Amino acid sequence: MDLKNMREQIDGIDEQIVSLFKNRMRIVHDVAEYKRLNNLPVLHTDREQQVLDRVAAMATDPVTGDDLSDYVRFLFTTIMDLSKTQQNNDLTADTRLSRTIHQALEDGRTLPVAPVVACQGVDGAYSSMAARGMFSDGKLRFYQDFSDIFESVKRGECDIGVLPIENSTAGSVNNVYDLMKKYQFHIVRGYRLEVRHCLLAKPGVHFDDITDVYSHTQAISQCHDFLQAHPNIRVHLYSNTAAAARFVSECGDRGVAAIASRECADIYRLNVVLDEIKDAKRNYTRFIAISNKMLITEDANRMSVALTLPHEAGSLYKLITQFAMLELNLTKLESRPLPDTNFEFLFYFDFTGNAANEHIIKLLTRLEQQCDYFAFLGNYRELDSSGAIS
Ligand SMILES: C=C(O[C@@H]1C=C(C(=O)O)C=C[C@H]1O)C(=O)O
Repeated sequence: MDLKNMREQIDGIDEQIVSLFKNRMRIVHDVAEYKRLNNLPVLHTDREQQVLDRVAAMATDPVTGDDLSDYVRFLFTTIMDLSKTQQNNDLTADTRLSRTIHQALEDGRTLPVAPVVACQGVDGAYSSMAARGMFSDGKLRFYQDFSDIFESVKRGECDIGVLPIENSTAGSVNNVYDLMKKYQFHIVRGYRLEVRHCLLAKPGVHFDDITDVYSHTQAISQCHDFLQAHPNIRVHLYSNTAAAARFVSECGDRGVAAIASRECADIYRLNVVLDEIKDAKRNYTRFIAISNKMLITEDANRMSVALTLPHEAGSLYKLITQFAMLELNLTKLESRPLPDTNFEFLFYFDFTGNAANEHIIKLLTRLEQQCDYFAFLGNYRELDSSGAIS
């Protein structure tokens, strides 16, 4: 057996496959044109079934017993997916989404100057640090709940809303993901903040004096090992890390402490009793800035979409293939159960890319046509707390 010779044979066969594939796709172009003239949908499920049954039958050899029918079914499923992708590209009409994206690309592509920025919690909270990192000229306005942030942007009370969406230790902020379905908004910036949790107490208080610690549930879960190593300290949940710091500064009991940022120590005149008490060496939280206007800055390199997929074998795979074909890197996939359904999910995808690429606009338009629910959440740049672009 000669490997070189075998590979030459494979090369020869590949040439035939490519040549036949090109012929097939040429005819598929004509089919798309026929469908456009006769107003027919791209997908024809019965025809696909016939194609699959026919080619699968050809892939079994009654004499040798060789059976490649499963492989051939898979191969032709992929070939027909590509055929539909091409037809959809041929037929992609001028939709409202593609017009809105083109408009956003033509409009002035800069973020608002000196915007009013909605943040959850109180000053010193990580959201406020992210807000200042993204909008150094912004005027911060604080709200109690994440839903208030969406509301304030919707009502036009604030130009921008800042929300945490993911932490590298504790995972996604599910509340925020669930609220995203309820509101219409556009992501205009992303920010990755390095989170450093400190133990803060009143001046003069030593570590051994501390009996109770207050903080937000996420911060507590990120400091789990530290708290477990000190079981005599009672743990209390608080609405927000900075609010916990403020509570400690106002509380008469000197045995209380808060887990919050170093910035909170300055704002609420507390001392840093212990620096860096989180478990993981590096801990980041990702934030998004939302607006009710689609705004795509020139440096945008990340996209977010939300969609539902049919309950069918391979539907997620087929979707991801479409991203892969455009060499778009998926950076996050989150799924959240849809209320009042039988385990149906809403998927959130983040991927790399800039909407100035016409192929991406076509992909988005296609997804909008294919999915029962589809929302283009935005195309934006993600910065990190060092000021660098990630
Ligand atoms: C080419 C067609 O469009 C689609 C693609 C098919 C294919 O590539 O074979 C088959 C059925 C349709 O879902 C067609 O309708 O024949």
